[in-house]
Amino acid sequence: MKLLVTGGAGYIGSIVTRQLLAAGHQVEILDDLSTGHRDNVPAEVPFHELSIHDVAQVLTPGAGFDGVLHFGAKIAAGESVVKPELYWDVNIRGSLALLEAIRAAGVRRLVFSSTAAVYGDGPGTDELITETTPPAPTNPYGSSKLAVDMMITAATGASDLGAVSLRYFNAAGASVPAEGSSAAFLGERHDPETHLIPIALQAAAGDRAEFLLYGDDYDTPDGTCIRDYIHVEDLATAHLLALDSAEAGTHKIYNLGNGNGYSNKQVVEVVREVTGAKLPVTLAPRRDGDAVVVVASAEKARRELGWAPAKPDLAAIIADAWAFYQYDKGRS
Ligand SMILES: NC(=O)c1ccc[n+]([C@@H]2O[C@H](COP(=O)([O-])OP(=O)(O)OC[C@H]3O[C@@H](n4cnc5c(N)ncnc54)[C@H](O)[C@@H]3O)[C@@H](O)[C@H]2O)c1
Ligand SMILES: O=c1ccn([C@@H]2O[C@H](COP(=O)(O)OP(=O)(O)O[C@H]3O[C@H](CO)[C@@H](O)[C@H](O)[C@H]3O)[C@@H](O)[C@H]2O)c(=O)[nH]1
Repeated sequence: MKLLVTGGAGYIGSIVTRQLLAAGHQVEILDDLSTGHRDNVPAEVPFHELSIHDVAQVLTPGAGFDGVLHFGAKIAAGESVVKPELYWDVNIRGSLALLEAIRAAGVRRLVFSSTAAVYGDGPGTDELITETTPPAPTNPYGSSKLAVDMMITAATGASDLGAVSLRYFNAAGASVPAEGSSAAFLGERHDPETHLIPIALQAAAGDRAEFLLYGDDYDTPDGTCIRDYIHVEDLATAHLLALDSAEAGTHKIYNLGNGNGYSNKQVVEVVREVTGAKLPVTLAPRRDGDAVVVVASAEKARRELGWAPAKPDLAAIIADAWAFYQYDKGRS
């Protein structure tokens, strides 16, 4: 298929692009490089340095795209509490521009990066979050993604578009090239970084004075928030399955996670084990907008898409992130 990947210069989009190319698809990338990196775009991939708001310049009726994978977005839950307008503008207005262009160009397939953040706290500690768990976002980021999911449902009801929303739980890890391979090492390098694992790795490497732990008085066994970490390459494989499963006039929604919850304190402990570093931790106030327990049931993706994560072990996920961190530090 000929595919447009928005946000393809970013962390997850670049790793999905690698798998799409390996599967024989033809890919073009649109990205404004606001958080992405030009060197994440493979040399053979046409690159459009544009905002998602201007996607109609690329996704024209004559361009012949069979599908779009839409990663381009603002992604930080904490920032969204402070700057909600930015999230409405990029995530909602930007996705509306994309849906309009998709309709005008007659594109038939869409895979959208939705998120666990649409569920907020979900049902609580004991139950996993399924796709029928009522959405209840706790921050504007999650609300903006839920709004886009609703827009997509309406778009598929009004046209021949076949869409799949993938609700990722917490993406982590890196795409590590096989020994002797000339493939690029691809991983997470947000600036500023907001995510738990890369920040903990920075602190473990001595590149950050301390790790700030946002709150230890939540209603969880050790008082810290709980998340479900999923390897970015496992996320990527789901996109190829989703693309193939898109059905005209239908919007399918799938959770993607491992179903294992780790508290922030447990993650810090695994980072210490993997890196061998002491990793100083300082307790800080709760971060506004944080959900407490966010753990997936991905049974529906396993059943309907045939998806099966290959690297569910948290230590293995963190080891890949650590390998990428050291590689990236070495080249800069
Ligand atoms: N990282 C996670 O844990 C996680 C979890 C759930 C969902 N998601 C979703 O996955 C997608 C990718 O996330 P990521 O972690 O790779 O983040 P990222 O910041 O690395 O990638 C986002 C990309 O979108 C681009 N972008 C941002 N605003 C744009 C605009 N206005 N026009 C064009 N391009 C724009 C950025 O430059 C970047 O390359 C996002 O939609 C995010 O909401 C991420
Ligand atoms: O320096 C830090 C960074 C994070 N945390 C905590 O770690 C947990 C995870 O935070 P983070 O890594 O920022 O991820 P989330 O806020 O869970 O959001 C991520 O995961 C969501 C899906 O669950 C995605 O939609 C978002 O894009 C992505 O940012 C939260 O309790 C944070 O308060 C800290 O204690 N210290």
